[in-house]
Amino acid sequence: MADFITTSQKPSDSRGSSSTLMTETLQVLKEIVPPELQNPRVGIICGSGLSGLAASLRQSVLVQYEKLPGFVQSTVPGHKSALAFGLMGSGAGIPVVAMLGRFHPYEGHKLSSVVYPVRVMGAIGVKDIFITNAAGALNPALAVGTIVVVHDHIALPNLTGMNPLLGPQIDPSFPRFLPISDAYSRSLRKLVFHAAHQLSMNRDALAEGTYAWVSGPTYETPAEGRFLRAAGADVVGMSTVPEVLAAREEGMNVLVLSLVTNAVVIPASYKSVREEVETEIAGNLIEPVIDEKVSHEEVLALGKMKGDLMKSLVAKVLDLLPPPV
Ligand SMILES: O=P(O)(O)O[C@@H]1C[C@H](O)[C@@H](CO)O1
Ligand SMILES: Nc1nc2[nH]cnc2c(=O)[nH]1
Repeated sequence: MADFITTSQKPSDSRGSSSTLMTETLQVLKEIVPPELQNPRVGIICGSGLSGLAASLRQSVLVQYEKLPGFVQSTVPGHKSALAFGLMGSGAGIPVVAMLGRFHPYEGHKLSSVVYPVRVMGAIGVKDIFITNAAGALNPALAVGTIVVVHDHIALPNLTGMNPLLGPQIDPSFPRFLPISDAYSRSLRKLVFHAAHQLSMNRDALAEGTYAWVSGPTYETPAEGRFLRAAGADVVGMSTVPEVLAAREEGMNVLVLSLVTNAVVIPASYKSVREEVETEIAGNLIEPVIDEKVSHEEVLALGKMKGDLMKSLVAKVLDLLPPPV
């Protein structure tokens, strides 16, 4: 599934961004999207259950992924398969393009396909990318419903050979060894807290944290949850990091907002089966083990519940963006 590069792959097809493919994609966009919306300043990626973000776009034009060469289909419930171009924010608004539905490696998509829309955003001039996702809380201080402004990530797949930037460089002007110690724009993160203040958001509704990327599609075992927490992650999810890397390579400023949709089940202590049996044999009452399980339905329901808050926050951040230089 990962894009491991073999010597038989040509540089142009190893990362799915051959210049001919990109030219074809851009041609289709040019035919469908009105000229005034063709070069959006901001790109938005809508996470699970968060496609409603695009409902506030004005003069919006939808382009179905099936019409766009290089785009695959999103197969996950809660993700649509279209790009929305339009204006967002108050006043005249800012031209944005929103991905209504993203691609995840666990769907069987190659990493090059997962990040191709970000490459397209780069090609049409997107400067700032706002990436949203649904995530599970590892940090017990994060309540369900909190929006986490991501300031760092831990990506075990990246460290073990599943990195979207593996392979021949798609553009010789891009750095071969991309530094990502500052991947998450400090100024955009600050804007989110200013926006939250202007919206009179409750202080607890917004937090900062580190996102752990896992491949999915399984959710975490308790031991995996403990492991990621011990490593310093606050939330965990199955997307976002490949998009962040591609966006940084394209030179975009990156903002990531994770909506905590569930708590990752990390029991404080392991309930020993031996002790339980010994208690039963002794004829004593045993405390029932509570079987909590996360489900994608729960994730989507939370997305629906908090969608409006995420929408207002993103729109306010757009209003606060400094004028383009
Ligand atoms: O696309 P995102 O990261 O928002 O979706 C999360 C991760 C999985 O795709 C899904 C699991 O419920 O939600
Ligand atoms: N890996 C992972 N992804 C999620 N997306 C939403 N919730 C979760 C979770 O608990 N774990």
